[in-house]
This record gives sequence, structure tokens and C-alpha cells, in this order.
Amino acid sequence: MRKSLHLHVVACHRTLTKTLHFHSFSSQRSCTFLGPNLPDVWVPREENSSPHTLLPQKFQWANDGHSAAILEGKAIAKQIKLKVADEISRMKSEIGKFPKLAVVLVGDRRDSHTFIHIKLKACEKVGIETVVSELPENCTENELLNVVSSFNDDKDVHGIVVQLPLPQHLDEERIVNVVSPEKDVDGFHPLNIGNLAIRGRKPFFIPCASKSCIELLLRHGVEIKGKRVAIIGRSKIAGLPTSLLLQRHHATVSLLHAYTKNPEQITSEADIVVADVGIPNIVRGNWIKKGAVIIDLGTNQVKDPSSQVFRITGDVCFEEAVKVASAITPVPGGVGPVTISMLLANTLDSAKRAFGMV
Ligand SMILES: NC(=O)C1=CN([C@@H]2O[C@H](COP(=O)(O)OP(=O)(O)OC[C@H]3O[C@@H](n4cnc5c(N)ncnc54)[C@H](OP(=O)(O)O)[C@@H]3O)[C@@H](O)[C@H]2O)C=CC1
Ligand SMILES: Nc1nc(=O)c2c([nH]1)NC[C@@H]1CN(c3ccc(C(=O)N[C@@H](CCC(=O)O)C(=O)O)cc3)C=[N+]21
Repeated sequence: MRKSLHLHVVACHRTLTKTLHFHSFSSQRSCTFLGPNLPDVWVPREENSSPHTLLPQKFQWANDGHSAAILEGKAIAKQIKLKVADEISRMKSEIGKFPKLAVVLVGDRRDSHTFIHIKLKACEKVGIETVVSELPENCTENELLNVVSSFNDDKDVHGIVVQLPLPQHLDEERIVNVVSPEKDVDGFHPLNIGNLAIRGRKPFFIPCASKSCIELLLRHGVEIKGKRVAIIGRSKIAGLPTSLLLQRHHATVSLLHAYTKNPEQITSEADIVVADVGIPNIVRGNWIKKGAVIIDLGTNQVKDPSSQVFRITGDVCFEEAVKVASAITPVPGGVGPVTISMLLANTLDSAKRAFGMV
């Protein structure tokens, strides 16, 4: 029951939605719409792009009423989707082909169904064809491996997503290993993760949530190079690859997990805090250094006790953090939508590679 250790469920009402305008989009030129693909991003940013510091000079804290800038993801996601849709429509008219994504869902988890629904809808909107394979909770590992292998062999499929987590009796690592690295649009295959970890190497794909974190930081003018980053959570979906991607952007990264003692000591020294735990409101206001930038990946479905309706809440206590941080991603509407647009971009990339368009 390690997860219950720091379970602070706090009612965090979103009353503050102010967006400060000192954050410009000056970094747009240095990050492609497909996100921070290698190797371009490792080239130092243009001298004249003058990235904003984490604490812009004109930024003032009043004793009362300070509110962090909100790092909105929806507009960025929309921009990326438009560009992807445009490329796909040109692909169709020029060569008569289009990208196709295969999604594999095992079992009946409520959150997995929601996430897959979001992914399929987004694919439809931009012109990515989809095929879904649903297996029962009690399916065997071989049945699942056969489904993945058949998508590997299908030349019309360019991307494969096996929705995680899988039921306990299935060996997640074994399944991830079988996905062809060239169709691994999640970027979870050891070859892709390994190449992300090693300087100068280029994975076929970078995990979507990690690209989304970097995209949000760069697009809002937050400098990464030389900054101290604390990431809470080391999952292969987000925490671990985000640590690898951030170190490639020359951040100094601490990776925290369930065995980390006094995590608040480490987070309170960080310029950027990334939360990827899955525990609502685990990151409190007093975990955060004044002026830090907060990226909240947590997407926790919480049942409202009064209405019995599910709502989404992050890992960060927004109401407290917004008073201390200089900028923060909201949940919903922050990292999540950009993650989805990165999946579309990765799938398009894969199709372009398959059609010899890169
Ligand atoms: N917005 C987005 O794009 C995405 C959102 N998510 C969301 O992020 C959350 C995490 O999911 P996922 O990435 O699958 O992570 P996992 O559930 O796989 O892993 C959780 C991580 O948190 C760590 N952890 C657990 N309890 C504590 C604690 N008390 N203190 C410090 N660390 C702790 C675990 O440590 P240990 O390794 O030691 O067990 C583990 O590394 C979920 O809410 C998920 O929905 C995930 C991906 C993308
Ligand atoms: N193979 C695999 N790949 C993944 O990328 C993957 C996965 N498994 N398992 C689960 C996590 C979680 N994840 C999210 C994606 C989008 C939102 C998202 O769109 N969030 C919206 C809200 C969504 C809602 O309303 O429920 C938002 O934050 O605004 C959230 C979380 C991808 N994951």
C-alpha cells in the first residue's frame, strides 16, 4: 500500500484561470510541430530567440493574490492537429495513401476505455484510419502476442498502441518487446527508450507524454537547459522517458519514486517539477519553490462524493500550487491534449517513413 503513503485528497477548486502574457511563443521556430524530435532540438537554441527565464523580471509577487501563468495545452494541441491533418490530406491527394493506427485494448478498465475513445476520435478528425482489437480481461499472453504480431506484419498499419496498464497476469515487458520498433508510436520498445537515453542516438519514436511536456515548456518560453528538474514517478509511459528527454535538453534531473525519502525536500529545490504519479493532489503547495514551473501529468478519475459524477484531477494540488509557482499546466486541458496530438504526429511520421516520404 505504498501509494496511500502520501494520499492527500484536497478539494482544489479551479477558480484561477489567468494567463499572464509575458510568456511568448518565441521558441516556436526552434521546435517542430511534431514536437522536439531529435536531433534538431539538441542544437542550442538560436542566440536571438532570447528564451524567457523561469522568473521574468516584470513578474511580481504580491503577498496576496499571486497567480501562476496557466500553461494551456488545448491551443497547442489544436495547432499540431491542424498541421497533421493538412499533411495527411496532401499525402492522400499526392500518393493516394494515408496513415493507419492499430489500437489494442485488453480488459474493461474505465480509464483505458476513455483514453482509447479520445485517441480514436482524434485520429478520425485528422484522417488517420484506425483498427481496434479488443481482448477479454482473461485472454492469454499468446493471444495478445498474436494480435500484436499480426499488426506488425500488416503493411497497411503504421502505428501500434497496446493500451497500458495490462491485466496483472500478462507480462507487459514481453508484449512491449514484440511491437515492431518501427511501428512503436508510443516509443516504449527498449530499442527506442535505449536510443533516447544515449546522447547522439535517434529513436524511431519518443513517448508522446514526454514530448508533450517539452512542447509545453518550449512553446511557453520556459528555458530547460541548466535547470533543476524533479520528476515524481518513473513509469515507462511518462516519468522515465521524460527524465531521459529532459537530460537531452541539458536539464539536471532527479527522478523520484515510491521509495524516495522526503520527496518534498527534492521538489522544493527544483526549477521545474513534473508530476507523474497517479495520486490526486500528492504535490502540495509547500513542495514547490517560489517561481517554479509545474507540469502535471496526473489524470485521475475521481468520483465526486456529492454528485457521484467522475471528474478528472491532477497529481498537483492546483489551488495551492498556483499561489507559489510561476507557471502550471491545468488538468484537464494541459499535458493530456498535447499527448494525444503527439500520437497523431508520431503515426504520421511512421507512415511517411513507410512511404519513403522522409
Ligand atoms: N497526461 C498524460 O499525457 C498522461 C497522463 N498519465 C497519468 O499519469 C499518472 C501516472 O500514470 P503512469 O505514468 O502510468 O504511472 P504508473 O502508475 O505506472 O507509475 C506511478 C509512478 O509513481 C510512483 N509513485 C507511486 N506512489 C508514490 C509516492 N507516494 N511518492 C512518490 N512516487 C510514487 C511509482 O513509483 P515506483 O516506481 O517506485 O512504484 C511509479 O514510478 C496517471 O494519473 C495517468 O493517468 C500517464 C501518461 C500520460
Ligand atoms: N500504451 C499507452 N500509451 C499511452 O500514451 C497511455 C497509456 N498506454 N495508458 C494510459 C496513459 C494515460 N494517457 C493519457 C492520454 C491522454 C490524456 C488526456 O487526453 N487527458 C485529457 C482529459 C481526458 C479525460 O477527459 O478523461 C486532459 O488532461 O485534458 C490523459 C492521459 C496516455 N497513456
